[in-house]
Amino acid sequence: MVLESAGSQVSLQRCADLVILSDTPKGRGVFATKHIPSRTIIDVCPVLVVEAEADLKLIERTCLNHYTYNWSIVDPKGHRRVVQAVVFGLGSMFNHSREDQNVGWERDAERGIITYRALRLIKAGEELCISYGGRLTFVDADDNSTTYNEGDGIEQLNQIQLD
Ligand SMILES: C[S@@+](CC[C@H](N)C(=O)[O-])C[C@H]1O[C@@H](n2cnc3c(N)ncnc32)[C@H](O)[C@@H]1O
Repeated sequence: MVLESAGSQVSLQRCADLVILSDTPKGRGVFATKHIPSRTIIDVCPVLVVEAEADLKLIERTCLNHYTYNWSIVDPKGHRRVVQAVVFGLGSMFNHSREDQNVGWERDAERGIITYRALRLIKAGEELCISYGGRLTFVDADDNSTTYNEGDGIEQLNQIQLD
């Protein structure tokens, strides 16, 4: 098939050397089956930006609340707002590591995608983790001293900080 509007295409790419393991201390997680060199693209994930207040309140009351990302937008009046984004693909499967995250992301708001890359060499058997930011709403399995933080309104809406 010949695609005519190549300018609006998003090339997809996912590292093949990955599995999802269940029953880890963090629930399901993404693990490397082979060494993954630094800077390797791990996944290119499309996002669904959720802006409507009614939808945001609904998300807050569902299990989706544990998966959405903060997403900063500028509304038609020029005001910056933080709304939520549902990230499809592995972007919703990465667990949090405060001190040893090995995956970073780059957000392309215009094209509605996030590209995840290896921040360093990831060894076979290692879990791929991102950082959710400083304030978590769950007990961090890596840190026995962390206590549950109910957060303020913003944090309760999401768990993953993009900015
Ligand atoms: C975006 S999901 C990640 C995938 C999730 N583990 C699953 O099984 O679907 C975020 C949830 O994973 C869990 N999680 C992520 N990082 C964690 C960590 N460092 N310690 C404990 N649980 C974690 C928390 O339950 C959190 O709400």
